[in-house]
This record gives sequence, structure tokens and C-alpha cells, in this order.
Amino acid sequence: MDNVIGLEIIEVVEQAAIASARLMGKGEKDEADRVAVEAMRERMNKIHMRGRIVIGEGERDDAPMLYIGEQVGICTREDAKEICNLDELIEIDIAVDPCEGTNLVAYGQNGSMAVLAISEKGGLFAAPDFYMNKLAAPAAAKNHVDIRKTPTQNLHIISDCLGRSIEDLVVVVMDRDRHKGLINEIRQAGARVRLISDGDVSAAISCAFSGSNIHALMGIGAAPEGVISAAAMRCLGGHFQGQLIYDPAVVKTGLIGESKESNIARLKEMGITDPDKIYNAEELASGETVLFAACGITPGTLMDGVRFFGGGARTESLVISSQSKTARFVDTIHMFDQPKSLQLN
Ligand SMILES: O=C(COP(=O)(O)O)[C@@H](O)[C@H](O)[C@H](O)[C@H](O)COP(=O)(O)O
Ligand SMILES: [Mn+2]
Ligand SMILES: [Mn+2]
Repeated sequence: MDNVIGLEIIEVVEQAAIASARLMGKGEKDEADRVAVEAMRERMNKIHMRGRIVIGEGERDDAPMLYIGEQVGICTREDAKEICNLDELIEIDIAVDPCEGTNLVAYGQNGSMAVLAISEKGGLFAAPDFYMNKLAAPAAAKNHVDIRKTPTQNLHIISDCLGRSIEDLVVVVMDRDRHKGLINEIRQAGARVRLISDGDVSAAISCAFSGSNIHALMGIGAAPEGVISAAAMRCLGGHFQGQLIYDPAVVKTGLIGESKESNIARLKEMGITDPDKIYNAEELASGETVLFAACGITPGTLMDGVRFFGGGARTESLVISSQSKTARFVDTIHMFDQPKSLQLN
């Protein structure tokens, strides 16, 4: 799977990022999302594969989306039998967020990207469009930190595992009312907090890279983004845990369901009988082979954003594979017309 589609999925996220980046700073959140979705769909449908979207974020806020259950790839077409050897092709599941950080794109802020994760059928947790409490930390702290422990305890553990004082730790938290207590506790413990308005996938994955100056992600974001983050962290060996949040009172924004009880019932219908289960990266992305790809739309901690120049654009992507155990940063020049010159950097 890695060899067959590894290179193609880079182009999928690149195309989505380029499309969305054209709307950077235009204040049009939905449009930035829509063009990314369309570009992603169009490029995915040119890949020789039998894909199925299992996470197509967007349901929560009526944003444009690649639909859950949507079939993608050449070999899902009606005439697939004539073009593809269906007996040999493995079926793959895909989790997408074509524009992760739509607000960031709309307002020209850092940290947005086009992102997806792939595994064989059943290899990714089909997360409901709920919220998720998340804990991400570097590989050195994997299985030492635990989302059941207090933030203070986890900070002491990360500090020991990394051999740096708590004062030298930076924790990313989404800037939301629901995190007031969490933010206070992290500050009281002595660590520093980086508040982000959006984009917790990038923050989670950054924990796995020393030099990112991000040592943990704590707090509640969206569950689909949790699965995508987990896919990358599973490949990178970083720590990731997630627990679904079904009580609107905890989230405060009240966007999920009408009540705690109706949400538990909804989860049950989806086959989730233990709504309080704590999932680790290996459970959220359990497939034998997991692939992750992201391309920066606006500049971020891990990747630069799309840079347009006369007749072309330059992008930076990150492709991670559990099979080849690689994390590749891919720097690409895209030639739309005949550019007068190609930008070296
Ligand atoms: O910031 C985010 C928005 O993602 P998108 O809609 O694809 O632009 C995500 O990284 C967050 O995980 C999440 O969606 C968010 O925390 C949930 O939204 P909110 O209710 O504003 O906290
Ligand atoms: Mn998102
Ligand atoms: Mn999105």
C-alpha cells in the first residue's frame, strides 16, 4: 500500500492546500474549505485504489465535506472491473480533513494544513463527530504520561522523561472557555502555555518532533482530528490518548447533541458501548499499515505554507509511513503555466 499510493497522496494534500491557500486571508471560511474538499476529491479519484472515506470532517458545522462512506479512487468507478484487478487490490479506509484550520486560512493565520490518514479497511477508528479530550506527548514520555492523571502529574512525568525542567516545557491548549481550569493548572505547575485558536492536529504531531518547542497537547478538540493525529503519532511512536466527550456541559459550546443522555444513545447506535473508553494511538489507528500525509496551507510549526510565485507555487508536505518507518518532508515546486523562473527557496 505504501509503495502504491505513498507518492500519490502527497499530491492529494498538495492540491487541497494550494486550492485553499488561494483564499488565504479572504475571510471566507466555507469557501476555503470547499475548494480544498473539491481538490482533494478530484485528485483522490485519479488514484488506482478502492478507497472509502471513514472520517470526513464537517458534519458538526455544516461545512463542505467529503462524505463518510463516499467511495474514492479509480477502482470504485462503475467500470472498475475493466481497469482494476479487484481481487488483488486491498480496500482502504481514509480519514480526511482537507482544510484543518479553516478559520486560520480565512484570517491569514499560521497553522492550517490539508491532511489525511490511510489504512487498510477497518484500520482507522470511525470517530463520531464528537469532541475528544486529548493528550499528546513526545515518544520519550509514551505510556508514562496518562490522560487519567492530572495535568500537573503529567507535566512532572514529561519533565523527567525529557530531562528538562517544567519551566522549559510548552503545552499547547486550544483557547476555549472550557480550558480555563486546565490553563491555570498548567501555569501553576510552572509550564508555559501556547494558546491556539484552531488547529490541534499540528499541535499534537509537533510533540513528536524535538525542536518544535511543543512538549504536550492537552484539552478538548474534535474527535475526527483526534484520529488523524493518532495515525501520525502511532507511526512516529509518540504518545496520544483520546477520550470522547459526550456531555455538552463539558464542551460549553454545546454543539454536540441536545443532552448527555441523547449523545450516549447516539454513541450506542454507532456501536460504542463504553462512551468513557480511553483510546490510545494504536487503537485509534489500529491497521497493520498506516499512512499519514499533510501539506501546509499557511506556515506552521512543522511545514511552511503554500508560496505562490509567477506561474507556480511551492509547497511543503509531511508524509509518514508505519511500513517504511519514515517521516518525509517533501518540498515541491508546482508549475501551473510556464513560470518565468523557478523559485529556489
Ligand atoms: O481547530 C480545529 C478546527 O478544524 P476545522 O473545522 O477543520 O477548521 C480543529 O483542530 C479542532 O480540533 C476542533 O475542530 C475544535 O476544537 C472544535 O471546534 P470548537 O468547538 O471551536 O472548539
Ligand atoms: Mn479540522
Ligand atoms: Mn476542516
